[in-house]
Amino acid sequence: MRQILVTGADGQLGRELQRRAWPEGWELVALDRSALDLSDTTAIAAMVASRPWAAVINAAAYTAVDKAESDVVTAWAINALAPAAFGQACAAAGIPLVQVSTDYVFAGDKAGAWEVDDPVAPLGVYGASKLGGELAVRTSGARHAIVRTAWVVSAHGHNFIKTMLRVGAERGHLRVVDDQQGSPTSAADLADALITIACRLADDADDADAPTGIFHFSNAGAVSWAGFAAEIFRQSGLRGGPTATVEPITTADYPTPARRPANSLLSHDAIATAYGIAPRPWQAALGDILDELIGTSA
Ligand SMILES: NC(=O)C1=CN([C@@H]2O[C@H](COP(=O)(O)OP(=O)(O)OC[C@H]3O[C@@H](n4cnc5c(N)ncnc54)[C@H](OP(=O)(O)O)[C@@H]3O)[C@@H](O)[C@H]2O)C=CC1
Ligand SMILES: Cc1cn([C@H]2C[C@H](O)[C@@H](COP(=O)(O)OP(=O)(O)O[C@H]3O[C@@H](C)C(=O)[C@@H](O)[C@H]3O)O2)c(=O)[nH]c1=O
Ligand SMILES: [Mg+2]
Repeated sequence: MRQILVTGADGQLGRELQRRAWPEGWELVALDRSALDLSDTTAIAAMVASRPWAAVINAAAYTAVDKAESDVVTAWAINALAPAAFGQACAAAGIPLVQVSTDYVFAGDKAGAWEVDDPVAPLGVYGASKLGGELAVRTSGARHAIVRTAWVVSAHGHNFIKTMLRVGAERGHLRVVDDQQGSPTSAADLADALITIACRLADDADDADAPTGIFHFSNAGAVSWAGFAAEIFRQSGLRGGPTATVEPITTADYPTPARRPANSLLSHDAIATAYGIAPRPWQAALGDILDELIGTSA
């Protein structure tokens, strides 16, 4: 069995990586915070050196976007220094590193979808710290893929779908920003893409011809948060789940500590060309998550 080390076992992505069918011959070893605390860079180095891992997928992160604005050092420790430690250790071990990053590295001031080599300019601490992680991995000497994703949702953990269903059931009416657009991403679909990439990178260790660098993955299609909320309640209603009315508002009407990009759309060109990955529409991915949360539609 070839073993792949995965961090963030209790997170949305970490859970889906554990639930997906891995190809024959591959085994996932998923570590939660108690097994590997990412604030301990010495422990990261020791863990990477402890076994002949085939690859590392770093799925853990400090993801509290607003809290990061006032918890800067922790955000940078987890999102930048920990990836730096993984990069250094993976380079020393000669194994590939898959680092997950975010649309929030972009300022959001572009009309079309962001390409992998577009200029980065994070608006807040979370995005800046994730960019720090990208740069640390890129300069570590480890063979790597940095996979930026956006608006990650699943049946588990904290995410926008679960917040909408909970608050919608309580109040029946929500105000949601309509001037930030992006593409929701199923953690399960993201996990499948990462498995493809990690196995290719590990397989090609000898001739090193698997594509490396930065890639973007989200589900397909563009929507605002308000449009996403409306579709969540439409599909929830079809399944007998909570429904609510959604009032579209502007970002200015919904003040938050962190600024967020107005346009988070990610181009899939790089991941399609390099890995042949073509994501499905976000509405279909949402349906699978609601099937799990509520039950299948009649
Ligand atoms: N969620 C989103 O909308 C987006 C996420 N991303 C990126 O995707 C990746 C996966 O995100 P997602 O699964 O949604 O995130 P979650 O917030 O669901 O999970 C993050 C995990 O990281 C773990 N973690 C945090 N700090 C530490 C630490 N000090 N030591 C060990 N583990 C730690 C958490 O552990 P614990 O459970 O113990 O708190 C948690 O299980 C991350 O890189 C994130 O930046 C990118 C774009 C959008
Ligand atoms: C709950 C709520 C949120 N909003 C707004 C706030 C925000 O602009 C948007 C989404 O809210 P969230 O709290 O999910 O946003 P946020 O935590 O910023 O989500 C981000 O998380 C990080 C980890 C990422 O990497 C990003 O891709 C993105 O998914 O909706 C409303 O307008 N009304 C509401 O009732
Ligand atoms: Mg935990």
